Amino acid sequence: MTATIIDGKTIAKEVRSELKIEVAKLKEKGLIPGLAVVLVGNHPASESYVKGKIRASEEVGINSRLIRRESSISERELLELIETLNADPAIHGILVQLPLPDHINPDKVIATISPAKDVDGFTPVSVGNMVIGQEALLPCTPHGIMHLLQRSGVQIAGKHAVVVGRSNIVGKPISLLLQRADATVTMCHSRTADLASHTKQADILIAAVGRPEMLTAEHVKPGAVVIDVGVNRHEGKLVGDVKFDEVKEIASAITPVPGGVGPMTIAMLMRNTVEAAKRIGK
Ligand SMILES: NC(=O)C1=CN([C@@H]2O[C@H](COP(=O)(O)OP(=O)(O)OC[C@H]3O[C@@H](n4cnc5c(N)ncnc54)[C@H](OP(=O)(O)O)[C@@H]3O)[C@@H](O)[C@H]2O)C=CC1
Ligand SMILES: Nc1nc(=O)c2c([nH]1)NC[C@@H]1CN(c3ccc(C(=O)N[C@@H](CCC(=O)O)C(=O)O)cc3)C=[N+]21
Repeated sequence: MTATIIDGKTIAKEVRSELKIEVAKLKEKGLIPGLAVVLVGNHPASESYVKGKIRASEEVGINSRLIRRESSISERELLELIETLNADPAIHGILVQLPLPDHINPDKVIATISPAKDVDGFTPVSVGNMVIGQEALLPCTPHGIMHLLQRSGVQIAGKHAVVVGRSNIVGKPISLLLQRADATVTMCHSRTADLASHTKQADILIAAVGRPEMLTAEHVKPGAVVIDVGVNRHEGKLVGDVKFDEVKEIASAITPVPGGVGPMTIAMLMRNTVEAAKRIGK
């Protein structure tokens, strides 16, 4: 049996169309959601992701502002820029594209973003609220994955979810959201002994490793739902963390790369920006 392909590109488009209608209504009331995207240096992958974010903002009707700074910017200057954006009433969302140059401490930069404008859901306040189940802007990639699962009709409650990767931006928060949706969750990482023995038990397998096509058919239980978060440039093309051609033959559903989780991440950023604008108001 070949797996159903979970079409993130199409689902993300639906989310953006819904948001476009919502933004038009907010505009009638005089509220225009504003997003500031801060890009330090000219990391090629970041350039491409940032372009996607600006394009999506235009489509939805969000006022986006791309703020570029040289990689030589000091940490203090960057923190000052964020303070200025925190105080700017036209800006409801602030995103600082990662990674940052080595001389800048990303934790310090993130912690300076006002939690009300934290559309990435990365600040300690947002993370804390998410952990204790209080209202918070959720990090975009895990939020997007939950949407994909829900809109594809995947049952989560009572299922065994295995997450490979434990980063702050993907692995850790998706584990938490799945657990909150009543899955039983196993978290794996680079020190996990016998990875396949864990992943083979997954009803829902989340791959967030950053290693091209690392997870193969040998890691997957027949009938599993496989979500591939990886975006790796490998031998001139874009591939996930999952060996797609092989795994699609045994999984019941799978996300492709590109066209799976990536577009959903951007759609959730749009959603968080609209949400932040509504909460902050005019
Ligand atoms: N589609 C999207 O919207 C997004 C895609 N991504 C992509 O997702 C992938 C992961 O990103 P991110 O979480 O930021 O990456 P990180 O590098 O921050 O984290 C990778 C995680 O994978 C674990 N890991 C590394 N090697 C192995 C291994 N051999 N076996 C098991 N676990 C391993 C690491 O373990 P340890 O903690 O022990 O080091 C770590 O927890 C990347 O390809 C990235 O480009 C990221 C964000 C958004
Ligand atoms: N502050 C911050 N917030 C982030 O959300 C953030 C970040 N920094 N740094 C890097 C990661 C990575 N990330 C992606 C977003 C979209 C795609 C995406 O749309 N990918 C397309 C392909 C894009 C292409 O062709 O290059 C797809 O999978 O179909 C991928 C990766 C967000 N990140």
